[in-house]
Amino acid sequence: MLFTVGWIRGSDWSRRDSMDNRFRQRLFYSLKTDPLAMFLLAIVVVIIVMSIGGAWFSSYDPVKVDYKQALLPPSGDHWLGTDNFGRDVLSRLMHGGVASLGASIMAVTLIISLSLIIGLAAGYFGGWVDMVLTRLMDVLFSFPQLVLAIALASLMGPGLSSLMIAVAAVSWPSFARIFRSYVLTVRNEGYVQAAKASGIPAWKIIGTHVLGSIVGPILVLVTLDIGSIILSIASMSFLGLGIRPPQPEWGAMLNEGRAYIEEAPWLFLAPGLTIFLIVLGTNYLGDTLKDALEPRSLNMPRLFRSRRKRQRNESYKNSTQLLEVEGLFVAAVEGKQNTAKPILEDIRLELHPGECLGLVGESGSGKSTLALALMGLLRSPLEQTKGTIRLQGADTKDWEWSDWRKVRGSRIAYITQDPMDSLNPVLTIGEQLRECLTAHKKVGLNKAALKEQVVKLLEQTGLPKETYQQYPHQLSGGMRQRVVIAMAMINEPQIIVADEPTTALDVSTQARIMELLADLQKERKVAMIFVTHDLRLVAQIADRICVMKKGRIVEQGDVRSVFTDPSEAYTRQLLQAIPSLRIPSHIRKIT
Ligand SMILES: Nc1ncnc2c1ncn2[C@@H]1O[C@H](COP(=O)(O)OP(=O)(O)OP(=O)(O)O)[C@@H](O)[C@H]1O
Repeated sequence: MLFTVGWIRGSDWSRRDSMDNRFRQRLFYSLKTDPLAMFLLAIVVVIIVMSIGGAWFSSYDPVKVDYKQALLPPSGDHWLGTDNFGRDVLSRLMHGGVASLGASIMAVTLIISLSLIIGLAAGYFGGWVDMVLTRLMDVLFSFPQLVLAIALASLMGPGLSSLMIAVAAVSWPSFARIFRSYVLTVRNEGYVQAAKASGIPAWKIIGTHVLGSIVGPILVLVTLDIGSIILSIASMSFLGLGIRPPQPEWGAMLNEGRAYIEEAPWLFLAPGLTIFLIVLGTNYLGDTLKDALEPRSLNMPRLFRSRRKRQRNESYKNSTQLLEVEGLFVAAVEGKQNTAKPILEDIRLELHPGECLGLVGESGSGKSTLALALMGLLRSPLEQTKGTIRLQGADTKDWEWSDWRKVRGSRIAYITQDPMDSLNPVLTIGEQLRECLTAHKKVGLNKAALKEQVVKLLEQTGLPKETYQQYPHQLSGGMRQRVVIAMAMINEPQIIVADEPTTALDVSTQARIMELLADLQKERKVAMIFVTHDLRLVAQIADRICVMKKGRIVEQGDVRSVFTDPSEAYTRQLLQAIPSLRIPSHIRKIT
């Protein structure tokens, strides 16, 4: 437990807006909806305030000996009793808090500063700098940390400063290794490459682009691990390496109380419980902070989170429409005043079994936002402000993440624009498809049966069975998109939302993927929402069409009538914008 470092997914942190207003709102929401977090926050605040204000709150001298008052049990005069020297335990606890918490905060500051400098340098510069620094970390890792810290503290002599230095000296490598891995991820991001290409000096790139992206995880690590640092300081003080007596410190008080555990248990319990509560509080609050930085987890059920009783409509009916959207409004809620910028307005559409609905419109018209809303994947600051989305008759208004999780993949599946976004580079295609399958069908399938099912589907999507063993980077763009289509089809959903599935492909691959989608859709009688800005693709695949402009559906109808007799000027403009295949005369002459 000593000197451990919390684990956080690196990719989730590379967001520049992690400390903005939205983060504060999410943090406030997390605290508000989690009574245990509020309770522990209150306890942590009380302990800190009592420690800082010990001199004002307590009328007893924490070091003055009075044998006549020795070992008095808790009473109105001495709320937590007295120790073997007749000193008030509460007063010692409050004064000891300054030493314990102060030393822990100083140690964390030292650890973070050191590990940041080393982690940033190793991750950003790579090469020999990285090699030397990581070898140094490896050497330090090869020693048992507590033993090394005790040895260092003993060498420096007892006292809080040597304790802090010893704890920092053995703890920084775990943090530096995590920071290095964040930096390795961020270093290859497009914006860092762009900054390098613009000739910005390395120190400036590290200070703004790299550090700015990892400030979130640093904060969470600090909150999560301050508890274990407090414990380390207390444990070493307990061993007599900390503050010199008679000055109070929690770990030292615990050690002193040990001898009287039967006679005067309050001597042991008071510092023990204080350490327990502060460690529990900081750990739990660190977790809450992590949730606030990771908005997806807010929708997930959490221990002790108060849940409003909701009337959830999960009953799927034999509705004639698979999907019905009525008066849907989506807005981007941002800023201190929570101003709502409308993104989608009064969207009404329906999807019948087996049909293909084309969703077209210029860039920024709201197609992808609508597709995400249909999957329950809207993320802050985007919010559904009004309207209903009914999935096979079930109203999704009050659905939580877990409700959506059950239907995603099994009833409604999603195909993204860029197949690389959907595929994990370190897992084989077979593993990824098996994972999708087992997410919804947990019983009755052994590994061989799963493989057989996956290989069959790969072949149906025009991929050789060897693809099962291959990694995404070993496939062409078209093959990857076929895998993503197989992934969407694997649990036989009734609806597929395909968001510009051919955008990242060349024209001939695009045509083959379109054929595959059309064939699978007809064979499996799946209904599809096909999002695109390319009207030619819609003409090829869709039965009906919705034309979007500035967040609204401006025209809706069957493909033939919209193409031959558009009622909206905007649709006419889109149709006129379809490029013709006429070859310019000067090129014709050459050819
Ligand atoms: N997270 C967000 N925060 C604020 N505004 C957003 C966010 N996501 C999208 N928008 C805005 O919503 C509008 C619609 O964007 P959307 O991506 O849905 O358009 P689109 O039609 O899919 O465009 P494209 O074809 O280029 O992908 C845009 O004006 C965009 O700026």
